[in-house]
Amino acid sequence: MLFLVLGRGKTGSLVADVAHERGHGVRVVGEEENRNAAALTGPFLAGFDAVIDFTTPESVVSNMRACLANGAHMVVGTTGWYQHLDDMRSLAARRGAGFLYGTGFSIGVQATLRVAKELAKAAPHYRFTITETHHTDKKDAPSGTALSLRQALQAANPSLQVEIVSKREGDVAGLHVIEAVSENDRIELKLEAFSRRGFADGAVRAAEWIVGKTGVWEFSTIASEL
Ligand SMILES: NC(=O)C1=CN([C@@H]2O[C@H](COP(=O)(O)OP(=O)(O)OC[C@H]3O[C@@H](n4cnc5c(N)ncnc54)[C@H](OP(=O)(O)O)[C@@H]3O)[C@@H](O)[C@H]2O)C=CC1
Ligand SMILES: O=C(O)C1=N[C@H](C(=O)O)C[C@H](O)C1
Repeated sequence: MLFLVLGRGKTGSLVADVAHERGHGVRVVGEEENRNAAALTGPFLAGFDAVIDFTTPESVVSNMRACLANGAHMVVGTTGWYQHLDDMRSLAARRGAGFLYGTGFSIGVQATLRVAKELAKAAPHYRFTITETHHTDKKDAPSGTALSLRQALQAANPSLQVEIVSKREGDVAGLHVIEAVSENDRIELKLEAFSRRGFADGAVRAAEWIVGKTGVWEFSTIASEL
């Protein structure tokens, strides 16, 4: 398959490496060549099986508009743009695009989401806090994964109040800690990404999955199929 990767940053460049390793052709486009989605014309996009976006909360919105309006197959790993989610979902549906988005593409994040739901049911009267720590260049806070974890906890137990604390330190690839505290004890669920490799692997598998499909999916709903 031939993939277009948007973003030459920490994650985008690793996604390109993983795609190569899995036998795909890859073209990477960075900010310089694609300001305001200038590179993403219909004829250019028609040459790719799928587009994978790891850019910024600002750039990803123009990228999604261009790709989805052209009916492309697109995987969006970029976080911090979810106020536009309804618009993007309806654009994708109107134009017959294939649109897959999500916050944490690793197996670790997906497993933690499942365990978090069980914890929310098993400890309904505990006070919950999510602490997320990431590198100092991260543009969005809270992390997309922290928001997904809170959503998972509250889906399992709608009465839970969940505080999110964001920390920015060094080059941390991703640390999420869920704490549940009662008067008697404290439960901790900790997910530490050793590198961005798990995210890149999930993104490439998601791109392989979406080729030829029309519709809109949140990553967690299809992760078990990858
Ligand atoms: N869903 C998941 O599993 C994960 C999500 N993320 C998310 O992915 C995003 C990127 O993270 P990260 O790689 O750390 O960020 P970086 O800052 O390292 O990379 C972002 C890159 O985006 C590029 N860029 C900016 N505007 C455009 C544009 N218009 N077209 C093409 N490229 C553009 C820049 O490229 P250039 O260098 O050419 O200027 C920059 O290098 C963040 O939102 C992060 O939260 C990160 C990891 C996992
Ligand atoms: O910006 C990052 O680095 C990461 N962002 C994603 C998020 O916001 O959830 C996933 C991962 O934690 C790394």
